[in-house]
Amino acid sequence: MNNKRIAFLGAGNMAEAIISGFIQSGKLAADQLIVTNRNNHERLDELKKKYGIEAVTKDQLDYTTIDIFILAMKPKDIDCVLEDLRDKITADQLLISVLAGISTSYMEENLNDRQQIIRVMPNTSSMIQESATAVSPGKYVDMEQVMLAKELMKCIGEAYILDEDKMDIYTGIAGSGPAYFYNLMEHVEEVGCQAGLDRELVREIGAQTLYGAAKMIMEQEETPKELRENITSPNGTTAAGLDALNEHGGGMAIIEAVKCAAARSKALSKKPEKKLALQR
Ligand SMILES: NC(=O)C1=CN([C@@H]2O[C@H](COP(=O)(O)OP(=O)(O)OC[C@H]3O[C@@H](n4cnc5c(N)ncnc54)[C@H](O)[C@@H]3O)[C@@H](O)[C@H]2O)C=CC1
Ligand SMILES: O=C(O)[C@@H]1CCC=N1
Repeated sequence: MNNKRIAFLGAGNMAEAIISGFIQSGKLAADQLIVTNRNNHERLDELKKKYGIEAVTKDQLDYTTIDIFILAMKPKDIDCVLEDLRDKITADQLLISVLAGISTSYMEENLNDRQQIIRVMPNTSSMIQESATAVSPGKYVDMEQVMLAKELMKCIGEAYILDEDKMDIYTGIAGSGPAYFYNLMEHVEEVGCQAGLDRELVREIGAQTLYGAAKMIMEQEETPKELRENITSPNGTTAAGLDALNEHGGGMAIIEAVKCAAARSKALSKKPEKKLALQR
């Protein structure tokens, strides 16, 4: 891993979160990383300054010097990128895609014969090395590359090898997941403020409560159900709160959120038969 040159195609939120996690891990040096975008020089300068990495536009990149490309643009931009990459890379250069919905088979069909591709789904907690990242190998990738990709993803948190047919639901749970908890916290903050608590204080209290609950799930043997029951005294405050939560569709709302995010991931997917017009 420490002799690989890694180029990010895309310099947005997700690229930055991964770069930040990589650097913090201490397992990758800044001079191994290069970030690119189409032509937003201001953003490139910002990342260069913040992380000490190389930052160039995609047309300035020397593609032949790169071992691993991390695709980090929006799914809608994938076709342009594949067309662009086809003539610039070889099949043994590894592509790691973070794009929601875009299948390895679609990318394989539209790149070199037997292109090494791995699809991953991290989340923005990569920024602090706390992502939960799925890793799904493409058809032509060898085990050594899969292990390398997993090791890379472990620099930004936990990593799990997953069959690609589970990627949509994984995206609904873990890729989008932090947003549900942030949204929950926005509401907690609001109700706390309405009751007269200081906003900064209620934010801290809410976050500590969420963090403590997550840590309990990870460190104690009890299931979430048992942990919930341990807090819930008959006729007590928690029972009153949970009753209201359920009356207002709390549990169902989370189920629907995950299902809808997964459905959106599926809808973003492109089928291999949709080969690009410029395919050689
Ligand atoms: N934001 C998130 O929480 C997560 C995002 N993802 C995936 O990560 C990808 C990026 O998402 P964000 O960073 O949020 O988007 P963003 O909009 O912040 O960043 C996209 C970047 O791609 C660049 N770009 C566009 N076309 C390009 C090209 N042809 N060559 C090089 N760079 C190009 C843009 O200039 C921009 O820097 C998406 O595909 C998304 O599905 C995956 C997991 C979590
Ligand atoms: O909202 C999105 O489409 C991306 C994918 C997972 C998280 N953010």
